[in-house]
Amino acid sequence: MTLLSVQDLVKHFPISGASKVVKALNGVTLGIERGETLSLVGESGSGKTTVGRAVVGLMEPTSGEIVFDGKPLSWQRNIRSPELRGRIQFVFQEPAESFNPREPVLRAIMEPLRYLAISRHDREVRLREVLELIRMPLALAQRLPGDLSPGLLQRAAIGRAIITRPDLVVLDEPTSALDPTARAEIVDLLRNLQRKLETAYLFISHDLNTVRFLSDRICVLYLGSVMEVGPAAKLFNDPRHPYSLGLMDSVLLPHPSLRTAARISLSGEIPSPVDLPSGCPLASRCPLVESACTREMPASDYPETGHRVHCLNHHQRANRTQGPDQFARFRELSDAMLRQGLPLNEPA
Ligand SMILES: Nc1ncnc2c1ncn2[C@@H]1O[C@H](COP(=O)(O)OP(=O)(O)OP(=O)(O)O)[C@@H](O)[C@H]1O
Repeated sequence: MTLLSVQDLVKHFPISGASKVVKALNGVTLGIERGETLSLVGESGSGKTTVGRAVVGLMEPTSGEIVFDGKPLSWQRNIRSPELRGRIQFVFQEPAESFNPREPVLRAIMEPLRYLAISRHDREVRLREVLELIRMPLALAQRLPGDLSPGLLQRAAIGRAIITRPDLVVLDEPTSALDPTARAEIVDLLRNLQRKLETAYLFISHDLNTVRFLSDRICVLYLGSVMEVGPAAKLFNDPRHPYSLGLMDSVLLPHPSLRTAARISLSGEIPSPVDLPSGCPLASRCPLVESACTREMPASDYPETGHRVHCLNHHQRANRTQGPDQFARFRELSDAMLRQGLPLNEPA
């Protein structure tokens, strides 16, 4: 059975003193299986953190449903219950901000155990287990957060998240505040922990290189809508949505300045989440746009294979069995799209 199912999630943030709202999520549907990693990727403002916060009960959605282990989560009724807090844990970007600077790290690691009815002895056993899993000596855990490097603190935050043996951990940009060495260590740790504990991860990240190492499946968000979701290998090797193509290609370009330029070249004007156009939110930036794209948000293609592509153009073309190779055409158009923003003197 699917561990977590998010159905048609909508979140509109009111703007104080105005009648309009920020449309952060506009009908997000995704699922996470037991023990797998689903990565949420997309540009800044696409709604990744808002999905994560809704799943851990830190933000009440405007509408939609979140079903965890077969039971609907209700913000009013059960999402903040001790049982669910133990089963769904989270790790945020800034390790230093999630620790009390005046308390030993150890106390913070043990804090979620208060959601569980276990004896003092068992708490001690759990702590020792977790310290071993995160490879942190007790003496280090007894120090204050300010004595630990960001990498060590993030390890402690991961220890705190797994101490209740959760089924799901939401990781929101857990490596982006770290230097490359610490980042690699955290990625390695997360992979090892998942192998041992079979915990599922909802991994939120801008960093597609890290995403590539950790993901079983990837969900691409843009302006609060799912563009494409499918197996990681599929998304990296053969993405189908023009937006995924641009995003994935940007990470494959070798030159750092090209990488940045590639991401920027996806733009045109990004619509405001306050005044979203009807239809596909990418329409104003998409090289494949057709008039129908501005009228409706396309239903998904290939749902039976676990691969969904919300692109009307692609959907129509997929139904025509003959014709030129679709991927080649998308690729060609994407290349053109990527080139748009590049200065002429950059190496191609
Ligand atoms: N509390 C809030 N009040 C108003 N608008 C908000 C609030 N939180 C988020 N938003 C808006 O919702 C949209 C989605 O934000 P969110 O933080 O989920 O995106 P994100 O993809 O995680 O971005 P980033 O990668 O920069 O963290 C953005 O337009 C953001 O400005």
